[in-house]
Amino acid sequence: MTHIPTDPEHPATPAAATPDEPAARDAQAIANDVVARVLARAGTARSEGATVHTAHDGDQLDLAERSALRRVAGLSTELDDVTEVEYRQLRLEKVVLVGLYPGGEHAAREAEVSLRELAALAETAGSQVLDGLLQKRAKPDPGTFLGSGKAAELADVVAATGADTVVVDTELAPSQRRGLEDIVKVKVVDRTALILDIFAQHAKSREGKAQVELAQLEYLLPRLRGWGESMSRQAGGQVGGAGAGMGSRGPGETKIELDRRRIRNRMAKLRREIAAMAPSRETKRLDRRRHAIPNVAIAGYTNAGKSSLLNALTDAGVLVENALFATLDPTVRRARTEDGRVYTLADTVGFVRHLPHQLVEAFRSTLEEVGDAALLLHVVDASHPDPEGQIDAVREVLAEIPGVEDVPEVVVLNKADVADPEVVGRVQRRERRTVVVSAHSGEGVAELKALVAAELPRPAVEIDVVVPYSRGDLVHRVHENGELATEEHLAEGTRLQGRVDAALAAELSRVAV
Ligand SMILES: Nc1nc2c(ncn2[C@@H]2O[C@H](COP(=O)(O)OP(=O)(O)OP(=O)(O)O)[C@@H](O)[C@H]2O)c(=O)[nH]1
Ligand SMILES: [Mg+2]
Repeated sequence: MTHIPTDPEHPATPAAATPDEPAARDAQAIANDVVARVLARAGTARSEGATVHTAHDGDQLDLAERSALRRVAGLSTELDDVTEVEYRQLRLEKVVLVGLYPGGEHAAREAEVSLRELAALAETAGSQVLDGLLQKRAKPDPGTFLGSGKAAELADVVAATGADTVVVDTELAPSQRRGLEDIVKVKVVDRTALILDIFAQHAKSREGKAQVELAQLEYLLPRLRGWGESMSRQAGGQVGGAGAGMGSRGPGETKIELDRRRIRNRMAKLRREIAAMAPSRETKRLDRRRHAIPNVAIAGYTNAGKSSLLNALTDAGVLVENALFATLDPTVRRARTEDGRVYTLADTVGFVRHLPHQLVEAFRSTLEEVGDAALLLHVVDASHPDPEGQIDAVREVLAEIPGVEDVPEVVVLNKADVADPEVVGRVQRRERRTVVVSAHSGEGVAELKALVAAELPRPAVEIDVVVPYSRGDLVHRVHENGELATEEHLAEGTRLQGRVDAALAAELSRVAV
């Protein structure tokens, strides 16, 4: 096994806390804890250090709110639905990470990058990462994920460090999770559960919350079933048999059935709610389209600097945080090109390798907005060790969204202030269209603005009209939505030269003097 110290300032400290506490936890009690081990919080900083705010980041009103939210999060258990309560009760304090790699230097490096990302995810969820272990193994063990010898080694590390949770860098089968828990004697969670938990912590809008809960329940459902099956086996195969009679259904079984039904009902309700919320977004979108306001979508890997860039482009004051998935609710801001054309810029949820498919499904309606953007700014953290891997992971998700293939894409290489120029060059050679920027220093932002302006569709109709002074409203609309070349005040009205969309052109020609 390779030990990866995940935090240079606090290397793993063996025998730090109460080594006998985890061992004392009854394995069966852990296994009985049916509802998924989806975690919670209590924190250390991301690996590259604290969040840095610059003048470009604006007011950051959300930031205080986010911190305030964290502090009281542990109290939010006043929910009717049992599954919700259990999601929130799970606490992750001290974690050990494990991953596998099939061998080969390249795979080892990839696994290490992935494990470091898992550490950042765990810290974003509020836990303290004590240690990270990578095992070279061709295939995960079907019963315990790690091989038995290595699993025993992991159990020693867990006991020595006083960890209360193991996070596995993959999606585990329910039986693997139980198998590993039996050996390490502490809670085991997988990458998917961890990401779902961060989304649950960060969702703010009603729609975002509903989407995340739907994804959590979808994740939970088959895991309940897995447990239910083993309960059935324990009952000696009598369960469900016609002649089995009363009393043959164990209490566990009944509870599972009940939980499952409740979860299904809840999921149906959430789906209806999400569907009912979509129209308001749809209305806004149609509204923009009617006014011919083109939208520029900002997408990219989590922590790439999408929100920072939105702020740099518009002074929007959107939440920027050195945390993964800081932004979950899409933010739309109005912006203007140098020549005065209005457009909107939409910040989106970040992507990550192995983004749980439940989340892609649940967020589909939100992601679909990228599909009818006039331009896609694909933001990349050029200072990351593997920007190409991140680009590919983002494209994998984007490919599932209808219409995206027709949206022109520009790869925005951000964090140029701290990036290795060689890596920047490498990505520039790989990608068709790139622009190098730093949301922090402001480098390249002007160039990016010019590129957006050039790329946006220009209004269709050229005009040269004199609008009577009584129709100031139309002049205003040309200012707002058109591209105005010259404006001149004549005796009979305002002379406007420039371009507007067809609808406005028709109205103007009706009143022109
Ligand atoms: N050095 C440097 N850091 C940057 C730059 N742009 C953003 N950052 C930092 O990167 C971190 C993430 O920035 P965000 O703008 O929150 O990233 P995001 O892509 O919106 O992230 P999510 O919403 O979590 O997906 C923050 O700590 C920023 O301060 C940059 O140009 N240079
Ligand atoms: Mg963001």
